[in-house]
Amino acid sequence: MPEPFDIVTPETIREGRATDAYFERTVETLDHAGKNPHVVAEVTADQFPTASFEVFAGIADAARLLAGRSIDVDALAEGRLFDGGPVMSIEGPYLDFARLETALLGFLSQASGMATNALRARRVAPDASLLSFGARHVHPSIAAVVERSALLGGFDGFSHVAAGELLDREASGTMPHALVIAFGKGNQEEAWTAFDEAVADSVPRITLCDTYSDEVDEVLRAADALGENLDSVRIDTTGSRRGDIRHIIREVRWELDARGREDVEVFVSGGLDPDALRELRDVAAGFGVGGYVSNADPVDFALDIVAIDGEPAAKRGKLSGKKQVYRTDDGGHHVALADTDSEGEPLLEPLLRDGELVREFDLDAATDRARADAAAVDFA
Ligand SMILES: O=P(O)(O)OC[C@H]1O[C@H](OP(=O)(O)OP(=O)(O)O)[C@H](O)[C@@H]1O
Repeated sequence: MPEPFDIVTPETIREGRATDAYFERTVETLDHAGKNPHVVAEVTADQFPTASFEVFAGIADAARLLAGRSIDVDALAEGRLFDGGPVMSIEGPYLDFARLETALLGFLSQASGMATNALRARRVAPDASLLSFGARHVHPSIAAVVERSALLGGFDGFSHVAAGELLDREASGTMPHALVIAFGKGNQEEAWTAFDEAVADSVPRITLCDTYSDEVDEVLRAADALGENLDSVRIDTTGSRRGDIRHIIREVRWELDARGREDVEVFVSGGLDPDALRELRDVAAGFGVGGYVSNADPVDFALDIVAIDGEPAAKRGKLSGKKQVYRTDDGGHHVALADTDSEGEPLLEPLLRDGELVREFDLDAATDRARADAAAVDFA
């Protein structure tokens, strides 16, 4: 039997054992006291709208966690932008979901942070091809969360193979420096040509052109070696050699064009964030973005009880009572008690009814929603 990895299993999460110890003690104590109040609990990052928007993600996993319990759950649609007020509300006997809080917040917090940064990158480079390269920066058990969040934010694809299997999308990518080095220094042509011969016709021929020598030199050698087969070149110049990367990319573009190779696209990777994308978006066709998405700060969600046995109740600093969040036609948001009339489109929609899932998930629709919301509100 191989040694297990330090990974909490899906079964453990589903059973509610992926929890903080104090929830186990809470359950023990309430059981001991014969109490199981009917509560409303809400997930929020900010009590009031802040006009600083983030993308709601992780909801599909959250629904899988909460399903099958005697609870009703309302939540924002996946991909919706929010800036305050509840993103989810859970109603039912507290003991049915008390021990799920830790995993629930984890599902929502990290995915929402990553999807938010992915959308920021997409907004800065609306016409570029964007691939997610950040799986290497996170624990492998959450690679699919990274890639799904990147897609949700508007990325075109991602590099992680197993995530592709889970998400039913094919992983894409270029070639690593390791491949070029494996053919020996000075033999870049051999590496590029062997790649061209070896991989399926459907794989784009994108040669990595920065391993041993000047980028322009390697790009022109790749164009010679692969001829018409060459689709793109990837420039991943290491940080210590970057200098003026925009100038380098423009020079690569110029020299390709000067040889009639306008068809060869330039793809850039390595430490890219929105500032770098802004600087390069008019001179490169595509980008590989890793850490900016995968290492995004999680959204600071909390779960709080806001009503107990039909009466408003909350800890100080939190607003009591079951709420609804509304968006008005001008992109404004406001929060109001759920049982009052209010202007605008209500954003919290049914997710579970008595533990049954009453919503379908469609990642493309969620992406469209995020991009449309970002255009409608002041998202930066
Ligand atoms: O910097 P990030 O945005 O997080 O992007 C992730 C990585 O993707 C590229 O690596 P590459 O595929 O070139 O790796 P290699 O040097 O191992 O071949 C880039 O140089 C980063 O190390």
